[in-house]
Amino acid sequence: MEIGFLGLGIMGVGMARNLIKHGFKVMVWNRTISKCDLLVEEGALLGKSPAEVVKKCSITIAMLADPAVALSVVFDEDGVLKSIGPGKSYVDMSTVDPNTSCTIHKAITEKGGHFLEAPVSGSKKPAEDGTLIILAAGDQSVYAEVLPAFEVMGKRSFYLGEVGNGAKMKLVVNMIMGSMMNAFSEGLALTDKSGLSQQTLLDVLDLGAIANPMFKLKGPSMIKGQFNPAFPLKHQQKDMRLALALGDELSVSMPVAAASNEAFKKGRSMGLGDLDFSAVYKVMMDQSSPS
Ligand SMILES: NC(=O)C1=CN([C@@H]2O[C@H](COP(=O)(O)OP(=O)(O)OC[C@H]3O[C@@H](n4cnc5c(N)ncnc54)[C@H](OP(=O)(O)O)[C@@H]3O)[C@@H](O)[C@H]2O)C=CC1
Ligand SMILES: O=CCCC(=O)O
Repeated sequence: MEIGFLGLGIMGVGMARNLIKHGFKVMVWNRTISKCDLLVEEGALLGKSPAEVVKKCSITIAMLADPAVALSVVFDEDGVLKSIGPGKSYVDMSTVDPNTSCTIHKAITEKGGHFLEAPVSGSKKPAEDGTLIILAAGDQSVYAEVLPAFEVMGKRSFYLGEVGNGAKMKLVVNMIMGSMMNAFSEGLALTDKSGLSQQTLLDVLDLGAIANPMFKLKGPSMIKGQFNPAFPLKHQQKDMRLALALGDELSVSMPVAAASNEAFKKGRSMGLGDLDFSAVYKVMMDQSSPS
């Protein structure tokens, strides 16, 4: 199967590499073209633009930063829309809001193409290991067509019905995750200011009812002050903002998420946007410094 892949950031590079490793013929494109070099050495073909990739491939996958970028890669000059048409499928795996997904879906289907949204849960390591959780929605024939690719990128795929449902599920998951990270960071800050051992807190948490993979994975590096980006804080804040907009639209009160969004916004204003989202801990530590 010939697959196009647009967007070789933290996630895209691992996902596209898995496709190549499992024998798919892959054509890649990235705005910063140099990021394609390694994958080209590993067997990928290089596309000069999204339009060229879609022209050459029956299925094109995208893994892009945010709604504005997802829209521009489709609608701009030499974008996806230029080459999409009957017999061609577009699968957007970026985390965007349901309205963005619906806008892309409408434009693609109006030209006779097929669309599936498929955001993912899981971060850099699951992208590299092929153990993502895929939240697909849209054209069910595209889901069936792309399933062999999902099987090498992920450990489980869900088909959630109409376009928008994948985006909504993804935003709910990341809203919960972002709020948990805020509570965890406040706990670590309070432990430190109380003169207690943060490592002991991690050990206590890991034995009890709120033990979870995220605290276990992120805790040790957070207490060492290491925030190498797996999931950039700027993207977590984007997801919090989009989840809050969904809550606004549906009149769901979400004060915990709103407070967490403020902390991530503060993190961005402190220049932490490109660090891992666990760097929100620095916001708590900063706010609790004696004046
Ligand atoms: N990192 C994670 O743990 C996870 C991320 N996600 C989601 O997946 C998506 C990608 O995340 P991630 O790989 O971490 O993000 P990165 O920031 O590492 O990569 C973003 C990608 O978008 C491209 N891009 C940015 N701006 C533009 C533009 N103006 N025009 C064209 N391309 C552009 C980048 O290209 P360039 O290289 O040129 O900058 C890059 O390919 C996001 O929606 C994120 O929320 C979902 C699950 C987990
Ligand atoms: O969108 C990013 C999710 C990161 C994760 O699930 O660990």
